[in-house]
Amino acid sequence: MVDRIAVLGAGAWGSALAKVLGDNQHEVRLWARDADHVQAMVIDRENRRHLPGCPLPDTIEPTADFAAAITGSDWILVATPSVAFRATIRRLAPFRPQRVAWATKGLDADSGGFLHGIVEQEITPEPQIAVLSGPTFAAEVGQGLPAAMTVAASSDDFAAQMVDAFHCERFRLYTNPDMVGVELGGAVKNVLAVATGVSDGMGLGANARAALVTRGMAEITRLGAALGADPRTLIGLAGLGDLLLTCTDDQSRNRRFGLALGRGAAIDEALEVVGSTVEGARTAAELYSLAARYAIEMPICSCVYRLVSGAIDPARAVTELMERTPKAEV
Ligand SMILES: NC(=O)C1=CN([C@@H]2O[C@H](COP(=O)(O)OP(=O)(O)OC[C@H]3O[C@@H](n4cnc5c(N)ncnc54)[C@H](OP(=O)(O)O)[C@@H]3O)[C@@H](O)[C@H]2O)C=CC1
Ligand SMILES: O=C(CO)COP(=O)(O)O
Repeated sequence: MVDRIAVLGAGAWGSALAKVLGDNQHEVRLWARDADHVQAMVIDRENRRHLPGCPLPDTIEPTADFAAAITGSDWILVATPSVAFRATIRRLAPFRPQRVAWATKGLDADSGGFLHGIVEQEITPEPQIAVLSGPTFAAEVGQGLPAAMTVAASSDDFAAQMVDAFHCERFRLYTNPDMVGVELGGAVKNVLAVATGVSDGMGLGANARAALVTRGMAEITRLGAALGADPRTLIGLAGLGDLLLTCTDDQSRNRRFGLALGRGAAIDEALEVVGSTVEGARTAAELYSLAARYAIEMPICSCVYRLVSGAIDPARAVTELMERTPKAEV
């Protein structure tokens, strides 16, 4: 069956996902806020600003007209950065969409809560919802390299629709009922990728990197337990899978941001070096308040928060982490 899908946000990720859907012969409207950017995509049949080198199939119609993108769509896929998520959902609400999915990774910039909470608060009647997450760099997906993701949806029917829409020989979706676990993994791994980037930027070595990834996983697990996430989700694609990808490969913008900080760049300079969305820089603060609310110890994530808010420098972060009182591993 051919679905009509509105993809909201024509960054690297919205464009790569639109391309998978369009290559699967679905009718995709790819909305971007900037009319000049849309015009360029229409002429180039490519998103040269955010996903160069990945031709857009004819099934994708770039548009700057929000209402035209939404009207008549079977489902919506939001792929903006988290900072724009609430505003996008608010804009969507008057259209009373019945099925809303998102591929955004992060937390609510206002409350530090989960993105599904924003959809539940802002759209009435409550639509069926789904989150798509996992270890997937947009450039590789755009080039058609194999990848696998997890989808957590509020109904089996919507989950099945998303699996059907994306499934092809190079893109595999697993379903998972655990929306909290899927969202948590995608948000926290960005903060931990900043930490490993800092460590590698300072030249602290492979041992330190492995320790950060492993103890970072312990932090995700602790918070996940307090929030009711399934531990199996946290060692799945949307948890450990994405943590490994983002902490170890320089395609990650969060890791590159950390690398620049570790090499001595100021925060603004490091953001400029990356020149694209760095979710972890913002999520660090939201995660700090979420962990505090549940009284969960997350020393690595807390250090990243204090680093990106300018309270400490990388050398101080290392000292603080290493000089903590010895404790049992589990
Ligand atoms: N890139 C990746 O590999 C992956 C990204 N993700 C997640 O996807 C989300 C989007 O990231 P990505 O596409 O990479 O980001 P990009 O930096 O590539 O693009 C950001 C996009 O969001 C748009 N945008 C920025 N602010 C607003 C706003 N206030 N309202 C509407 N649109 C806005 C930008 O528009 P403009 O061009 O006009 O500035 C641009 O189209 C993030 O949460 C990220 O973590 C998830 C998996 C993989
Ligand atoms: O989420 C991603 C890969 O799964 C992309 O990571 P970055 O945002 O760090 O580039």
